[in-house]
This record gives sequence, structure tokens and C-alpha cells, in this order.
Amino acid sequence: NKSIKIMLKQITNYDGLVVRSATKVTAEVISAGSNLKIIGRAGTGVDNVDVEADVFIIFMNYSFNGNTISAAELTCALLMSLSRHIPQAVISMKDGKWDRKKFMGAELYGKVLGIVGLGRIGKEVATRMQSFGMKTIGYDPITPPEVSASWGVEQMSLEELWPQCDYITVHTPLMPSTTGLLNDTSFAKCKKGVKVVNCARGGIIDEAALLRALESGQCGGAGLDVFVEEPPKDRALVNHPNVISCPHLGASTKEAQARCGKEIALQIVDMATGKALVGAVNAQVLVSSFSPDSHQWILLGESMGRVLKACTASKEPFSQVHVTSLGESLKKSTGFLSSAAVVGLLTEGPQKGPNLVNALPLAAETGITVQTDHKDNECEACVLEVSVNSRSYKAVGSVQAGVPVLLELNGSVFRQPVPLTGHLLFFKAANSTELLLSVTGVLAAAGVELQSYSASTAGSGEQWYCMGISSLLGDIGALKSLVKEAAQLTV
Ligand SMILES: NC(=O)C1=CN([C@@H]2O[C@H](COP(=O)(O)OP(=O)(O)OC[C@H]3O[C@@H](n4cnc5c(N)ncnc54)[C@H](O)[C@@H]3O)[C@@H](O)[C@H]2O)C=CC1
Ligand SMILES: O=C(O)C(=O)COP(=O)(O)O
Repeated sequence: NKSIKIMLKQITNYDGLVVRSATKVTAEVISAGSNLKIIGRAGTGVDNVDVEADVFIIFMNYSFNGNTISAAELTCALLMSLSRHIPQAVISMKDGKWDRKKFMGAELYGKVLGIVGLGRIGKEVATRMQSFGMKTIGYDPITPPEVSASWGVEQMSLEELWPQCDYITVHTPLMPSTTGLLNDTSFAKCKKGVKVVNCARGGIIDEAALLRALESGQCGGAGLDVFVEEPPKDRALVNHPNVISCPHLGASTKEAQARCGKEIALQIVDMATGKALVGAVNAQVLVSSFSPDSHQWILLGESMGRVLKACTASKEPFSQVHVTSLGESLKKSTGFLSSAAVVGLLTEGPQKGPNLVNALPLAAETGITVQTDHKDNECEACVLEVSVNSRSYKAVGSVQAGVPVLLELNGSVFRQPVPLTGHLLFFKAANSTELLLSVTGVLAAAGVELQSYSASTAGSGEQWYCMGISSLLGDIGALKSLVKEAAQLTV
């Protein structure tokens, strides 16, 4: 369709894409987006995006209640319209008629409403329809019965629910387990004349079965906001006299659009600035790992990866990466620590932007084996070991007072933990009293200020130094040779 053609032409210029439901983000669009890093859905349903197409792209939908109230209000409006035939009466009035007999309705008061899917919208529909005096019953495999009972919905199995309902409304995502939830068999178990509403996704109520139930009178009316094909080419349902329908208007209010747009924009900014990862559909493990506490451990993993990458100074790819988390509280963190370390190791490499979602698949694709381990030590720390060309390198780090610090490099323990923030200059050299003076001298002459300094004990024969510096001199190569000269380094 038109939007796909436009996207295929332009998508390569963009790092991010935000869509509503009508825009189909196909595998073809995703592969054309060579710079694409994130796809945001300003809404709930994610069925218009091929989530599986690229593991390198973070895909998120809004995670709060952006369009919940709007979709719930439209559902309630359809339930009321079904009970009093309002749309049909409006058309008849516009036709110049005054037909009071034809539009005899029924009260909602005292009737039973079955709600399938007791998430955000299901809950809001329930509480609103209770104010009309409806009895609300429902089913949801995840929402606990005591939770839904606290907002007035008694849960039961679908088998028990179907025969009790005067009205049924569905509020689930569309997935294999919900496709055709209302079909010939379930319609047959319902009360004759049951009225149904679908403001969720086309196909949750099987369209062919619905048409058959309407024609036989088993279904007394349907309110449809969504269709399997949108817009529907087959108009049999839309044209049925007992069907009232809308062109997918559930979220089409000024308020919902403003909220969804703002929420998804903020989520993307939070992710891009490393503040939080909220609403990611294809990175659930990472979502839970983005708590303020784990954030510093993620920064530690990335920084340690960068330090070891710089240390190896080799163009050869790593063959093995081993990440060990130490300490009871890091038991569940090994996964994101290893992803973070791989991000650091691959940054500035030839691969397309490594991030926490794609790091491990990217490593596998590059032929790097990543192993993880956990030990219940008393102290909390992360140990990163990498092998390049049969040589191995090792760093040990931790988070102290909320700051990621390096404790040990290649067997040499730093006398003071090295805070892994800002610009850091690592070098190894033979121990000499003049060393600090001569290195700071050349740096000062080049306009670089020394902000911190740590030295390691000469553990396994290597003595490491780390200097926090004010700037990078623009050219890192020039800085390196200055320091090499000053310190008479061998590496
Ligand atoms: N017409 C429109 O414009 C709009 C449509 N929607 C659609 O409405 C639906 C519901 O949205 P939300 O309430 O925000 O989602 P939600 O994620 O808050 O709730 C969905 C609920 O369905 C439940 N569920 C999953 N499988 C089920 C099954 N087999 N049987 C019964 N329940 C099941 C889940 O446990 C969850 O509680 C989604 O399909 C969404 O795409 C949402 C907003 C606007
Ligand atoms: O959020 C949803 O699932 C919707 O169906 C709303 O879709 P829309 O953003 O209005 O195209």
C-alpha cells in the first residue's frame, strides 16, 4: 500500500520510526531501514509490526494507559447503541421517517455483561457498565480473580461464562489462543439473541461465524470497531441490519492521541539516553533489568568491555567472552551483565550499533562464544575475561557508592578503585617515581588536565596506571604516542 511505498523510499534516513495501527511495518520495510534502531507503536496492538523480523531493532509500544479510556468509552457507546438501536434510528430519522415501533430497545440495567480479557480496557469497561446496573462477569488467564473481584468482576471459565451473558465484549490481544474465541461452537453455547462487541482486534470474534449467528438470530446484534481486513472488502457484516460499526475509532480521540504520542516519545528518549527501557516488546529481560540499581551495573559491564577492548589493542576478533557475577544480589544479573560487556567489547567495531537487545545475537553471528557464570561470594563484583589470539585478558569491577569502578586489570589490583566515568587513560609501564611527573607534564603541555590518578600493585608483573583526564585532545592517536613517549612504554 501507499504508506509502505513511502517508507521503503525514506526509511533508510531514519534511526527511529513511530507508527499507529494502519501503518504496516513489514519485514521488507525493516530491512530497508539500515539505520533503524527503534520502532515505537503509539498504541497497544503490535500486530501491524513484524516484531520477529530483526533482532537488532528495539520495538516498543506505549506502556501506560494512553488510549485505554478512549477505547473503553467507545465500547460502552457501542453497548448502549446496541441496546437502543441508536445508529439505526438516526439513519431512519435522516430518511424522514418517525419509526417508534421498529426501534423498541431493552434496558442494560440488570443484564449480564461478559468481559473476555480483563486488562486495562476490560477493567474500565466493567466499572463504567456497572454504573448502568449491569452485572459484570469475565475471564482472563493472567489477571488474578481477587484483583478483578476488587473492581466488581467475577471470574469464571469461558464454558461457564457463555450461557450467562446478555452482552459479550472482548478485550484481548489477537494471538493464536484468542483467534476465533467466539466461533460457531461458542455462539451455540450462548443465550439466544446475545449481543457482542469487538473493539479489540478483528478475528477474535470469527467473522464468518458471527454472520451465521446474526442470520440465525443466535446473535441479536454486533458492535464492531475492528475487522480482520481493514477496511473490510467484504461488506456483508457492515451491511447487516443488526450490525453497527466504526472504522477502527477506539483510540481516535484528541486526548488519546496526545497521550500516546507523548508517552512513546518519552519512552524513546529515555531509552536513547540510557535512563530507562520501558515498554519494549522484544526485550522483556532487559525491561526488568533497567531498574535504577541495575543501571549502574549495566554501565559497569559496558565500561569493562571498553577497557578490555582497548587493552587488547588487536584487530583480531575476540573468540571467547566469559562473564562471572559474584554475590547473591547479582544472581539474576548475569544475563544483562554479559550483554552489557559485549556491547562494550563490540563498540566501535564493524558491526551495526551493538545494544543490549542485539549484543548476544551479534556476538554469536561474529563467532564469539559468550559464557556466563555466577558465584555466591560475599562481595558483589563482575569478572570479565576475554580471549584474543589465545591470549586472555581479565577485568574485575564493581559498583561502589552508586558508581561503577574497576578493581583489577589483568591480575593487577588497583590500590584505589578506579571510577569508570569520563575520559580515562590506561597504560602500563615499569614502576618509576618520575613517571607521574613526566606523563602529567606532557599532558599539561598539550592542554589536557589530570583529574584523577590510580596505580595498581605490580600483581602479575604488569603495573597498570589509570588517569582521569579532562579531554581527549581530539586525536586519540596523538595522545597515545605522547604518553608512550613520556612513560617509555612497551605497550
Ligand atoms: N479499537 C481500538 O482502537 C483499540 C484497540 N485496542 C485493542 O484492545 C485490546 C486490549 O487492550 P488493553 O486492554 O490495552 O490490553 P491489555 O494488555 O491491558 O489487556 C489484555 C488482556 O487480555 C488478556 N488475555 C490474554 N489472552 C487471553 C485469553 N486467551 N482469554 C482472555 N483474556 C486474555 C491478558 O491477560 C490481558 O489482561 C488489544 O487487542 C488492543 O490492541 C486497544 C486500544 C484501542
Ligand atoms: O492501540 C491499539 O491497539 C489500537 O488499535 C489503536 O490503533 P490506532 O493507533 O488508533 O491506529
